[in-house]
Amino acid sequence: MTARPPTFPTSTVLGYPRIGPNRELKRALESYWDGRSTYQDLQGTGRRLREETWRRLDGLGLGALPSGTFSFYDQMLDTAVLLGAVPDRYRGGTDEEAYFAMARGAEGVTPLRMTKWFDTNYHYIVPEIGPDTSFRLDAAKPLSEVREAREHGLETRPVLIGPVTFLLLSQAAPSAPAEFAPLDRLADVLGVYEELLRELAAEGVEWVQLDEPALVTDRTSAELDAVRAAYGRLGSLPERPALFVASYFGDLGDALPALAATPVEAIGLDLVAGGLPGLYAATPGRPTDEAARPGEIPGKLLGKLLAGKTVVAGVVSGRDVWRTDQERALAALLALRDQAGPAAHVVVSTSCSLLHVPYDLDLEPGLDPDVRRRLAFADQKIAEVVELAALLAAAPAGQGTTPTGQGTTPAATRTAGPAPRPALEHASGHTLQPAPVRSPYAVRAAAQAEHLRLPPLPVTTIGSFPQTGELREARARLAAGELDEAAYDDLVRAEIARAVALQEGLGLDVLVHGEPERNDMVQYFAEHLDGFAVTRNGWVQSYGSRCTRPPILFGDVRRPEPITVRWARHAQSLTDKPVKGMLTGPVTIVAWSFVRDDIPLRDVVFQVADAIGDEVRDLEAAGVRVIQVDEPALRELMPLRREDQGAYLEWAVAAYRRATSGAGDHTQIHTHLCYSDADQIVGAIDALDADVTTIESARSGARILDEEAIGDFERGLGPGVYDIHSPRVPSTWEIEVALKAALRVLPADRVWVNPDCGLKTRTYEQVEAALTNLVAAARHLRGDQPS
Ligand SMILES: Nc1nc2c(c(=O)[nH]1)N[C@@H](CNc1ccc(C(=O)N[C@@H](CCC(=O)N[C@@H](CCC(=O)N[C@@H](CCC(=O)O)C(=O)O)C(=O)O)C(=O)O)cc1)CN2
Ligand code: MET
Ligand SMILES: [Zn+2]
Repeated sequence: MTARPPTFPTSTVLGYPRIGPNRELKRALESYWDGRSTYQDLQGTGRRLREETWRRLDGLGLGALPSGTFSFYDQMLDTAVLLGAVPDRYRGGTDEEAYFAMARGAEGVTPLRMTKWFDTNYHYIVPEIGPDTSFRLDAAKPLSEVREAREHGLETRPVLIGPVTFLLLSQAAPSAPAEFAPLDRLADVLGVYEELLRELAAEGVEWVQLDEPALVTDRTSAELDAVRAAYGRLGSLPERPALFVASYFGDLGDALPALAATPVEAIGLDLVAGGLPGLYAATPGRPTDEAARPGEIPGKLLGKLLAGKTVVAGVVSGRDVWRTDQERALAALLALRDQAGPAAHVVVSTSCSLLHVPYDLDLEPGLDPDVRRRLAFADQKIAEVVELAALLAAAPAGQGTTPTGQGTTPAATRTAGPAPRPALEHASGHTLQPAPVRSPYAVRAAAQAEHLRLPPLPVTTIGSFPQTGELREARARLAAGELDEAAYDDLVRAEIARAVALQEGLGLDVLVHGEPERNDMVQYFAEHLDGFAVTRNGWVQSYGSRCTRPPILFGDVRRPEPITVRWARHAQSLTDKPVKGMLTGPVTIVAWSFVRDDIPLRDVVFQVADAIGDEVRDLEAAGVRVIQVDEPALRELMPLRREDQGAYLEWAVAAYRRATSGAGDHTQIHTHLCYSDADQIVGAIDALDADVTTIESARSGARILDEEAIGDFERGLGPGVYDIHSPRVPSTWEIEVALKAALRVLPADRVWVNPDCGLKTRTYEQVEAALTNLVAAARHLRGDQPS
């Protein structure tokens, strides 16, 4: 920058949802993918959604509007395209064909890996970078969005993934030598960012936001050097917009001084999940009066670090649906403004993008008014940001007190409105009773072998079968009162019979009922447990066109009556083969809900564990021989900083065992994890003490099967051999290759044959073809004659 940086308006948000208030983008994408509409139609929907978003944010009075937060699939994938990092195997067709082939696979090519975005339920596409990836700027998307907004008379700030996070979250191309890391390509990537910044400057763009959330996780000193180098270099470009580097999901720790020493004009801090010591530490599980942790910056130094910078203060949570305690947020802003000193400029913002919350509470008229009073969705949060900015501007300097714990509002009363919460059962010590202990695995394995009589390499699935349009429509009609309970139940029973008959016919060994009664594996349980509220339209994007409506856990959790037993009974009555009881685990139910923040997360999870434990006992009593308790979010809820991870894994595992340890030796407990980098938590998976674990591995190169990762894992393991997130049907040969890899590290009586996740997003046609090949591969490897 040559001249003084432009002033950053006093309020902004880091990002906004893009799926559409009524999931318009979801429908447009799926119709385009199915060939029911054209790419031009899809682009039209995109344009309309972007226009609506900008007008809405502007109408709410927000100071600075972001652009580029829209995506047809994912922002990491968009960044790969921006940098020209499209692997050769996806090229050859049109740009959009390449884009969606990377996201979803296409004829003859598997998609890029997809994995969890930090500790959220959003999933990103993992770019592939090799030593000879040739980077080349393709600035069409950021430029056209800036121009588009101008057509509506609005100036925007392009939002991009920063170069360091982009490379840290990318994977090495398969052909890269073992010692190669994508970050090795930083210098080349920076060249492309420089070119982009020049183009944006030429376009008249004043500010650019570069997201660097990877800096809130543990970083080596070499990586911090990369941060200094990257922003030193971008900062010294003569012709460029002002740079705003955003961090979120935690605190920057050592990365803050590194970043602050570079010429970037603005730094974004997440004061909800991270915070500065004594300022604002209201993240669930973190006491408000907690002292600074190692690596955190004592308040006094802040002024030096931030002198002359704009500080974008994320005080309104982008991760939960609670209203912000205005008094407390304002106190944090005032303290920050005083500590940062007169030479800094404080901007009010959300803690992260609003991508992770639903659009608008006004679309949710049916919520219990007592719960509703305490809620804020994206648009309400924007109003809070705008209001806080006005309050901050009106407050004279020197008002900032550094809260030390005394005088801060306890989290329980943080959310506005009269919100007395139910008496806390955990306070009575109820949830702290020790869980029963199961017999050693070897004893159980023998009892189960006797009870179940399964062949080697047993074939099973993860639980859900295709969710047909007919079922969804019936559920919608049931909710609207157009269909009665009995007719709906008949439909579900018929669908269960269909799934069971299909599995019997194909020759699977352990069957499932197919989960047709569930709208979602978390929401369904929330609907049947006390203490949760659910929404009609509170959709949040999970990946691509897929969304969930995270339930709102606001009170104490209890299971008033059995939830799944009648469906399990029905399914088992149709076959002699064992049918798995199917439950969602306590960690996952909590991870994929918006949860109360007035008691420690651990206590919330334990309450849910006890409710699921009741269901396990009832299923067993109903004669169910195999019970699966899914924990796909076990890895996701793990704290981002290593120092916090051990304690988390300990209580997460304890919660799982509370839920499952009531089962007798002869009952086989299964668990399932997906998109979880399972290889990183093999110890915890082992400690879950499930008899069988099925995991995602089709799309992550089966890393868990490395001799080193698997270590002395003692129990049954089903490495997913069919990537269900792609419409592709795997061949028998491919499946055999994957199984042989498992058989190199595990004995045949402990290897299971299964897809890598539930089949609900697939069609019956795809599923039938894939399961046929799965059974054929298992039989071939068992040495059976093909039937
Ligand atoms: N909560 C959660 N998180 C998860 C997963 C998961 O399964 N659940 N899986 C992993 C991957 N993420 C996923 C997230 C969503 C979906 C998914 O399939 N979602 C469905 C919606 C599921 C649902 O809630 N369905 C409801 C509502 C269906 C619906 O759209 N109804 C129509 C009306 C009915 C009609 O006429 O079609 C409407 O509301 O407009 C139901 O079946 O009842 C979708 O986006 O399409 C899959 C994977 C990780 N995180
Ligand atoms: C995201 S894990 C999904 C597990 C669930 N039992 C299913 O098959 O859909
Ligand atoms: Zn799964």
